[in-house]
Amino acid sequence: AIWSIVKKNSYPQTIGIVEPWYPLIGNGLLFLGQTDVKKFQNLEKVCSAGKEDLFRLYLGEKIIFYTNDVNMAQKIMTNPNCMNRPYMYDFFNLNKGLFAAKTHLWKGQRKALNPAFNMKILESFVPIFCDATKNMVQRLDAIPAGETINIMEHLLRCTLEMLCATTFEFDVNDFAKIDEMLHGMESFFYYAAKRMLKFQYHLDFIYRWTKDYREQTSVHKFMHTYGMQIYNNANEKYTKGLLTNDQTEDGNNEGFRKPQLFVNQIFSNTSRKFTREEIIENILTILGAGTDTSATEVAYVLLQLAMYPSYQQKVYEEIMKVFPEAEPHITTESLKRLQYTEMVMNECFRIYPVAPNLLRENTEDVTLCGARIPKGSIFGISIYTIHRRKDIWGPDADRFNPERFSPERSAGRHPFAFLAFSGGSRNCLGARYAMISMKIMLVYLMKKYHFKTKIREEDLRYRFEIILRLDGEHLVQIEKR
Ligand code: HEM
Repeated sequence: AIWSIVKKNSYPQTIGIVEPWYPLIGNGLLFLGQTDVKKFQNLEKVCSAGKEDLFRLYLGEKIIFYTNDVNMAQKIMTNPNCMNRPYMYDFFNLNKGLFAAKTHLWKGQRKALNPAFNMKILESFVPIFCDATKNMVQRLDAIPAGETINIMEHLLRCTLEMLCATTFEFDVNDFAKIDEMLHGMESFFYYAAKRMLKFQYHLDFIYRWTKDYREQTSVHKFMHTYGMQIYNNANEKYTKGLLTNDQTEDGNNEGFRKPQLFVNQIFSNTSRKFTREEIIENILTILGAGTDTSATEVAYVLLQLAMYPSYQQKVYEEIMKVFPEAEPHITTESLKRLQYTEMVMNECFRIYPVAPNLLRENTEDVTLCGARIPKGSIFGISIYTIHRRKDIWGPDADRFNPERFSPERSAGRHPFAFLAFSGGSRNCLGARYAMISMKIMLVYLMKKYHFKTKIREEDLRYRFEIILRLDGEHLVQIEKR
């Protein structure tokens, strides 16, 4: 207890401390024994109340240097010495994959994988995105008009289908274990988040005795076995020289003749040789980082449009103007013309950032707010709070208003005020992939259906997780247009 107090007083006043604080448990009372909704609310409350640019949140003895300030966020997220993942990211069990990898591994992997989703490659994915969306629409068509459905279930299956097809040419519709796989995707973030806030579970020898450990291990085993099968298939093709990717573009230099599958790109990468484990963990990382996130964001957009019919009408009209045909001819270029739809999407990502909190670790000492912060410290960036700051977004920051993202109002905004896809060189690798695939989902869904909901914005509550999880379901009614 004395050591706790000494440690607490070893930082200057410029780095405030979250209250109530107690020796040994720190700010643990904000989370221990609380429901997931209360955990989210408590964290959000302390983050919005943080008056200093940087303040300390104590999980037991562990300090997280939190910020809700855009300049501080920029300083941390662009500092090459703050690119590491803290030990809590080991809870994902995928630390040889890009998302959770420590800096020494991450640097080379990221450099090699940055071109994996360039614009030409994304263009080659458009037909896959369209097919997966059409399959979803077919399933929705079978639902009686006016029936209340959880749209998230349908979107998750659709994004999984997209990710599987573009990552390793796999049609999930042929897969008997699709439910296990969907469960695997949702579990990716669930168990890691649960363990993060139960700091007694940070110790492996305690966690190993828990039910969560057994469940997480079983899901991980299932996914890992699956990742191994994908690896073996690709490896066989690779060794026989049968990889299906075009390594060259077609004669007109207009793009690739075939979709450039992620697994094949890793195998044939010339700038870095990936080990077997790295390939498997990156396949699972891309699936994990891409499915639930994109599905959740589209679910929020649809819910929001269902709550605000006038915005839904404007999005519909724009989509019909750009794609009047019954079977839209979609390209990455034509999607750029959906400017109002993009404003609506961005405004939804602002209010509902799928990653409400990010963590980073410094690999060298850094000086911030006049204090030397030793290497190995943890930084937290509260994106949820930054996105709702009244001094940046105006007094109505809590309200939905897509006009905030009009070109005029966006001009001159701080580059770290909007962090839906994070910032700096460790930002989201799949941001453009996500935007294109999500827009395609909206095109087909809006053209075909009118969305309604009984949910009101003021009733929305969130659960503490790595991703912004609605407490309850994204319940909507769909009516054919
Ligand atoms: C709406 C959809 C998405 C959102 C909002 C989103 C958001 C994010 C955020 C905020 C991060 C940074 C995490 C951090 O700094 O700690 C991230 C990382 C990442 N995302 Fe996304 N993401 C989305 C979709 C995707 C998709 C579709 C893919 C893949 C196709 C993807 C792949 C990744 C990867 C690999 C990383 C780790 C990057 C690294 O550590 O270098 N994401 N994403």
